[in-house]
Amino acid sequence: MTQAKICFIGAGNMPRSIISGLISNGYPAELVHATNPSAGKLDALKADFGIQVSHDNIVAAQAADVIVLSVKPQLMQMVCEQMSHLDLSSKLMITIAAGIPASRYQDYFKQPIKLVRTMPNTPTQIGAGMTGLFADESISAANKQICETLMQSGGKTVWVKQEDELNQVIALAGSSPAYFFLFIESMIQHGVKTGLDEVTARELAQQAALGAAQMVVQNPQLSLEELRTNVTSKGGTTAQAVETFEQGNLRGLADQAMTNCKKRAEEMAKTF
Ligand SMILES: NC(=O)C1=CN([C@@H]2O[C@H](COP(=O)(O)OP(=O)(O)OC[C@H]3O[C@@H](n4cnc5c(N)ncnc54)[C@H](O)[C@@H]3O)[C@@H](O)[C@H]2O)C=CC1
Ligand SMILES: O=C(O)[C@@H]1CCC=N1
Repeated sequence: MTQAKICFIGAGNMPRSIISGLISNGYPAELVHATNPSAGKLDALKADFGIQVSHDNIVAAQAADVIVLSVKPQLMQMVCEQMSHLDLSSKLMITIAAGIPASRYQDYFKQPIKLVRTMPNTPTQIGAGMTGLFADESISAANKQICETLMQSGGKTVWVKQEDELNQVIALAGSSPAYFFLFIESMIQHGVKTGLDEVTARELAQQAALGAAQMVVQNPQLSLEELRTNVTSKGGTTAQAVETFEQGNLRGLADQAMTNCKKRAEEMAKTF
């Protein structure tokens, strides 16, 4: 793995997070290549991480051992088809795209390929990522290990047995940082509306979120309900807030949001 040349085709937000994790873990920058049509994005990647950059997907893919397909699902077919004249038989392909089934890539590339599907999330950028991985039985243990090591440079990984479980990974981990950002954003908005300055409101909300998440992680023996109950004094302030969330059916809303998240992944699987 330490000698593998890794190329990110379409280096936007998510690859940036993975590259950040890789480089801060000591992966040699000269072995990491990123492509993007945007000169600004490439300049920033080069300046921040010292990696190789270019506009040319084909040349970059040709030189790589591991190709991380990172464009938006809508562009995936076009980008893969542009590379389909290359002999890809020796390459390990990793896709981070939501929705698109593994089998579809063989059609895009017009040849058999070795492909692992992954679903990372942006906290990978700070080593706190969570990535789901899926490989069928044709992928060797050595290639699975390469993929796992790559993704573990940014956090935790979990292999799923069935490909459609990746949609669960999207709902629970790939998309979910946005749910928490929205919640913290709403808390800050309340703080500001009621007279705090934004910096103070953010400091209060973010530290509470961080502390709560760390308590969940560090107390696996306690249920979430117990952790919540420990904050909630009978007849006290928290009870009023929690009751308001329950009356507003926060649980039902979370359920609906995650169902819709998965539905969109299923639609994307049919569309792209
Ligand atoms: N952002 C996230 O939290 C996550 C994203 N993903 C997946 O990662 C993929 C990328 O998402 P983001 O990084 O968020 O999107 P993004 O929009 O930040 O990055 C995509 C990049 O592809 C570039 N691009 C466009 N056409 C190209 C071409 N022909 N060749 C090379 N590059 C091209 C764009 O300039 C853009 O910078 C998507 O497939 C998404 O499903 C997966 C997990 C989490
Ligand atoms: O919103 C999206 O489609 C991608 C996949 C998971 C996070 N971002």
